Amino acid sequence: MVQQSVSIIRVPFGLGAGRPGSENGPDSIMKFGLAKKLQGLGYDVQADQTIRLPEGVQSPPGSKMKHVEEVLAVAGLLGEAVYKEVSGGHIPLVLGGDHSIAMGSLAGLTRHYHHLGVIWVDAHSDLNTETTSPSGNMHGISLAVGLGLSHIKLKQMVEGAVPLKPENCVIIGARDLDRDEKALIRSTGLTCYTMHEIDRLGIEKVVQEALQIAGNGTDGVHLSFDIDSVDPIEAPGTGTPVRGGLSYREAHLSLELMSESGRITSADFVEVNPLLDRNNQTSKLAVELIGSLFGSRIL
Ligand SMILES: NC(=[NH2+])NCCC[C@H](N)C(=O)O
Ligand SMILES: [Mn+2]
Ligand SMILES: [Mn+2]
Repeated sequence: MVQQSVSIIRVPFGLGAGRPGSENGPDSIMKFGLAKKLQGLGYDVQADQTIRLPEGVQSPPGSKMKHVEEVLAVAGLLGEAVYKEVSGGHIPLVLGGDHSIAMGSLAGLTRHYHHLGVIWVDAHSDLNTETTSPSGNMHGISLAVGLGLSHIKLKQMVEGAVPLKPENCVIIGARDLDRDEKALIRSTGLTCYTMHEIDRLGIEKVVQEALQIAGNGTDGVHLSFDIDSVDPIEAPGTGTPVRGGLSYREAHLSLELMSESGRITSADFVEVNPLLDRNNQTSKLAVELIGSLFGSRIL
């Protein structure tokens, strides 16, 4: 059997968030033994790539959305790197950074997979646009950009990138949606399992359905995992915590089921903010959760 190969890409970028600190996420996650963990699970691990904001890129002051130029520059570089890894047969594992970097992952991935399914695990839906955003923070618009609903397009970041189809996109864990995001979910027909549905159906059923939806007719499935999906009791180190989130076991079980399905072809883990963390609890949790996605089991 050919050994599966994972390419870890660090993106120490936090300007898409409203508060600093998520730029320290990648190094913190690595420090708690991610590469060793994946090697222990039998993967060939490449961990030497870091995408940095090029010097001199700076958005002009005074526009509603903050740091657009910086976000686009990082997304372009990340997109190229992700494209290179997937087209070379490696599994890209992108460590953020704030969730705006997912635009780069999606741009690179959709150049390779023309029918990409996406599972977006998040307390939020990140479906604002530059028109509806209440905060001006770019991490709140990344899924909308992926779906082609913003003036900002994936193909500006990577040539040949294409928008996602709402029928293959699923949000899991939502509990803090802005008014216009709710309207968009209804009108686009993308599937959103809020915490209410998770409470009622159980996380197992939700994740199985999500895998069906994201996998239906697609040639790849990307997991974009925002650590704020997990309850702040377990994951306090994040910039926009919202109570009532996934329990420790619900989070792990989600990733175990995704692993078992064999359908996930790439992943982002974002919004770990070591400055806001308690005893590095959130970074350590991220390492564990990534382990579950890559096949770590209790027994
Ligand atoms: N990736 C995140 N943590 N996003 C939080 C977004 C919060 C809010 N909906 C906004 O647009 O600003
Ligand atoms: Mn998010
Ligand atoms: Mn979030």
